[in-house]
Amino acid sequence: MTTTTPPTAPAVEFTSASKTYGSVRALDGLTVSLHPGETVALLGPNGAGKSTTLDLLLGLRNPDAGGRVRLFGTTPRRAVTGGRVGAMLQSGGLMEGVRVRELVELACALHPKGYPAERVLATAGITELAERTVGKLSGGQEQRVRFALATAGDSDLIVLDEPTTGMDVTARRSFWSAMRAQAAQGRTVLFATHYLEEADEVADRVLVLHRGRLLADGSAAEIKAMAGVRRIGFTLEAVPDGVLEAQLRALPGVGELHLAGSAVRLRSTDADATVQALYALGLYPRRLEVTGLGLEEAFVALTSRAEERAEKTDQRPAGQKAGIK
Ligand SMILES: Nc1ncnc2c1ncn2[C@@H]1O[C@H](COP(=O)(O)OP(=O)(O)OP(=O)(O)O)[C@@H](O)[C@H]1O
Repeated sequence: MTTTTPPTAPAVEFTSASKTYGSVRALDGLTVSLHPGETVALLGPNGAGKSTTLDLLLGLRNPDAGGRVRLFGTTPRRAVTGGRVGAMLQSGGLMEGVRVRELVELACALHPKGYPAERVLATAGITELAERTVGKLSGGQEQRVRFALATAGDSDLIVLDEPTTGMDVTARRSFWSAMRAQAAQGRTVLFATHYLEEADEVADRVLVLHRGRLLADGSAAEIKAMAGVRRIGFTLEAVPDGVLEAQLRALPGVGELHLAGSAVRLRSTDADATVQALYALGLYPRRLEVTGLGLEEAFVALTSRAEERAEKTDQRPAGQKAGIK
């Protein structure tokens, strides 16, 4: 069998892709490649351009002139009609009057490399919903059916827009374990989410969009480090009031500071310097802990900093390929 796709083609490739709606620049020169087998989380505040990115990727919209989107070395339209992509979007209603089994059977029949419906129902963990009418499902059950439709065939790329919205904790867990199984088979998984703990747990790579631009690109650990802020906690033996707080606030790198009796919690952009200066002042901290930010805090730190910069200059933050942009 011959193929026109080079074996090394990225699963997804955006090159200077922009999308403008009237005066709104929803996506602004996105250049990024995703590789086969990667599980990638797409994060960003409301309106950052996540859904627009997925729309372009699926060929539902075209990028503005000058930009390009390719999937497996071909156009999104061709990749989608060739069955290489399975998608689970927020928008678009499901056929309400049919049974879940009928809907899944239809998706399997339409997929160029469709699986047997029973297998798809089992993989998505919805065998027990098979005879239910689609219109009578709860929000979380409907999401699981959408997931089944996205995995109805042997696709190489699975695209999910906020897949776990409305799911309870158990459904979420089983959803992500099914998703991990998909990734373990070498598929590329791209999901947009507002649940940062899911991105932290599941994704090999995290992309942060802000005002249509790629603000950060790296592993969750790298994104946390990019925020450049660490938490420091300790207790002090004798706490003279007033003076102490002023001294702590004056330590190098210190941002937020909380004092509760002898317990001190603060954030620092230079934890080493903060701790050294603390000792130099003769304030000997006990139970000293220095920890990184969680992904959610790092995300908030990065995006609010970018927002401040953008507001100050009335421009969007400058972009680069990797790291903070
Ligand atoms: N069809 C459209 N017409 C006009 N403006 C649009 C259209 N679609 C999106 N936008 C605008 O483009 C920007 C990016 O929207 P998009 O939906 O891609 O963001 P998002 O990151 O998915 O947001 P959310 O997290 O709220 O879903 C927003 O300012 C939005 O209002």
